[in-house]
Amino acid sequence: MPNLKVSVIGSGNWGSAIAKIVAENAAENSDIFESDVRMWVFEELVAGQKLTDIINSQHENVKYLPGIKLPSNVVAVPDLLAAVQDADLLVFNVPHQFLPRICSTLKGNVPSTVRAVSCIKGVEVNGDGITIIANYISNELGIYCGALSGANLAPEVAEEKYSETTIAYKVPDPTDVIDAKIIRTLFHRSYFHVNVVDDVAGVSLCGALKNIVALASGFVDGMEWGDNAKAAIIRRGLLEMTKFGREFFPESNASTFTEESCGVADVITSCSGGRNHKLGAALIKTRRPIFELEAELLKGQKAQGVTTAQEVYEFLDRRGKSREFPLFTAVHGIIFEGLDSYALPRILEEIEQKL
Ligand SMILES: NC(=O)c1ccc[n+]([C@@H]2O[C@H](COP(=O)([O-])OP(=O)(O)OC[C@H]3O[C@@H](n4cnc5c(N)ncnc54)[C@H](O)[C@@H]3O)[C@@H](O)[C@H]2O)c1
Ligand SMILES: O=P(O)(O)OC[C@H](O)CO
Repeated sequence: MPNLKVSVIGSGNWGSAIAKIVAENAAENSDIFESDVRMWVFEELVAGQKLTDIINSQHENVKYLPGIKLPSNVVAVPDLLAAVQDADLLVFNVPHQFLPRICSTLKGNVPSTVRAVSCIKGVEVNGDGITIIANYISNELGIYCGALSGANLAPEVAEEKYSETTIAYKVPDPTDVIDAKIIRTLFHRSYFHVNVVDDVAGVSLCGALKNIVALASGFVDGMEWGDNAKAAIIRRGLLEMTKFGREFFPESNASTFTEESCGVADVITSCSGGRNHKLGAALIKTRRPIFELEAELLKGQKAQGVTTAQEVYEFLDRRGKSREFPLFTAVHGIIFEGLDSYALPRILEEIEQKL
């Protein structure tokens, strides 16, 4: 069995937590993987020191995952091409707005035999087209890409508190050394339970769309409407997510949304303790501009629901479908158009007939 080389592209809150998992498994499975796991870091100075130097000397990402020791076989690399050189498997884990630039650097520098897994929760919207991130990576780089998504708040996973995740991986070529079993070996830990499925579209969409629902649940908490109202948002949000999959990605399975960690479970966790939920609540309480709040509350981390709400709304609007997705449309309206959040109950009244 060859020593497979794994590189993680991204080193934020989730990027660092996933690098920790992958490095733990690479070290324990030396018959399959090379022990060192390179992690591409978008270089920046933290208290006058390069973040890569801090990670490689202190084994901690002090800015994006403070208080968590990373295994010493996580090697921070500031140069993107050096980070992926000779890699067999790439794990993409960056806020999705940074991906086009990353892919344009990688284009032509990654052999087609390389395999990838995207841990990114977002979509790529272009004109009236929408692409899941795994397919965007595949199209840009000419390599197969699966998707990992689940009820996975990074700080809890990094502290090794129990969680489940869903990986969609469909071996593209029967002669591939990297199969679903190897993918599971790379990600599964006793505290991080992996279920492998083959619904790449469903897993990817769940991760992207739940962030919009999490913002809506934040609005509900910001308004102090209580837990019953929040449960209603969760239920209707999940139905709207499933409808979106059915309508625009008919190859996705409804059961991925309702039965997998990436679906119902991620909606629940994101609507409780996620960054999008926190930002949604702060928006209602303060009425301050969303990007100003994001910078202040999240200290460099990103709430992907904001860009996703905008992208999904633009996509729906261009297709003349925004009225058929009232919750997604309302979230966009409340963030970007000053729609009064008191309009939400009225909008929810209408949802019932449209789902
Ligand atoms: N944090 C979580 O709990 C969590 C859990 C599951 C999935 N996700 C998803 O994982 C993905 C990555 O999120 P994250 O939490 O690791 O990131 P993050 O929100 O912590 O974002 C910060 C990262 O973006 C990088 N960055 C900033 N400017 C950049 C630029 N111009 N180019 C490239 N990189 C730049 C920073 O260096 C840092 O690594 C997202 O799609 C997110 O939705 C996050
Ligand atoms: O903190 P959020 O809102 O980006 O959510 C994090 C994860 O996606 C939860 O699974």
